[in-house]
Amino acid sequence: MTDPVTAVERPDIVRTKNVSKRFVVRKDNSLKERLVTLGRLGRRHREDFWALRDIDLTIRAGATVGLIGHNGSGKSTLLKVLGGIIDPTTGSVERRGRIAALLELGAGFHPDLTGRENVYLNASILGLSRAETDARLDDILAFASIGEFIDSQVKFYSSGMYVRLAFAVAVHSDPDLLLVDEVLSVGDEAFQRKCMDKIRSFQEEGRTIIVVSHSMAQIQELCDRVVLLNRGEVVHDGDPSVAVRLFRDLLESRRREELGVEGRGGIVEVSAIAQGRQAGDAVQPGDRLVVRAVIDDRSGLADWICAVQIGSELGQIVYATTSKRTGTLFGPLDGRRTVQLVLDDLRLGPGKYFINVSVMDFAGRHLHDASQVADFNTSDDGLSVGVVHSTPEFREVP
Ligand SMILES: Nc1ncnc2c1ncn2[C@@H]1O[C@H](COP(=O)(O)OP(=O)(O)OP(=O)(O)O)[C@@H](O)[C@H]1O
Repeated sequence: MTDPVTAVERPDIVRTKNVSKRFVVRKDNSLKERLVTLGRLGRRHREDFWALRDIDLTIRAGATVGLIGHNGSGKSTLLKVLGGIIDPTTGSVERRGRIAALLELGAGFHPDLTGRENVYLNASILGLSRAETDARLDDILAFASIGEFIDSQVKFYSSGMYVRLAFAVAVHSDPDLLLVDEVLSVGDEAFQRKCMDKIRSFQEEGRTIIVVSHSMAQIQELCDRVVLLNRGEVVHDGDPSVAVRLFRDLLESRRREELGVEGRGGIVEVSAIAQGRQAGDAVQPGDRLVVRAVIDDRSGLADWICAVQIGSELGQIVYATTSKRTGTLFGPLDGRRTVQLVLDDLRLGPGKYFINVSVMDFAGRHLHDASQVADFNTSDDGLSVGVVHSTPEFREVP
């Protein structure tokens, strides 16, 4: 990338080639198993787990890169590998410049030392001399603004105070590359704003930032590039809004997958298709909508209720009914069952709608819930907005 202001080619600050990270996970996690295998921990009791696979990333100076993905997709591991906090199992990482990393809570500070002592310790780890830290101490304290707690041991800090101090030290250590793992969500709102402002001024100064966050709003606000990880692999690297959309799709398909493989059964499959139309076709006003739900449950429960809701994109319920209301009895739950709900003459306004399905017992206890498990679009004649369809006609009357 060429800097738009100086027209100078920006150097790469981090470059990874074929980076993979393996963890060895112990499989014998029950105490009994551990006692039985004590002293002869053979290979069969350990399992290799690849937290990262073949990661090739080149990050130019001045970029703000977001890392997103499911829990366990490898974001923190990648951040630590980029920062040199852990080594990859295979592949190489090259980096240049001074790095400051704000990792999970608890990393970096010594619990028995005071905040002030930790500032000096932490700053020296980040590469500052004592004199440099002396010179910045007032700024660090002002930024953290934790008052007299600076002279208490950090083990007595709240998580918010902890993050305030850690962030203050990191941003005052003059880093070329700042790594931030999910800590921005810990502080109170005022402090979060302060951090965001600081990150913005870092961006203006041309520093490089890599941030892990579960807040899609934060990611879209800050980043000019987003890397989406799935099971340790990069599935998208580029445009933030595309990454966020792909991530939401991934979350949704993962959720459905989990519903399907759930051991104790549940709502396996749901569709909502207008009669005479294909899946994916827009539903027209007056159509007959057929909602089908496949339920897998062998509990033998004699009386059960199926509930179906239609929700708008904003989560507002625009229609809901249950088999109890309609007086329908299905007989005992004894395996895979398919329930069909026919909604005659449905007239919904233009937009996207989601189906929620629940299975309940007659006491109203929810046995299975599947929210936003299917969706459909309705046609848009451009004449109105809102969740109700009607044909408008204006006319002047005497
Ligand atoms: N030290 C370790 N030993 C064994 N497994 C580990 C270790 N560190 C991480 N893992 C595993 O590697 C995988 C990736 O973990 P990582 O913390 O990078 O995920 P993440 O995307 O940051 O998740 P989250 O969103 O939950 O923070 C997880 O399955 C985790 O259990």
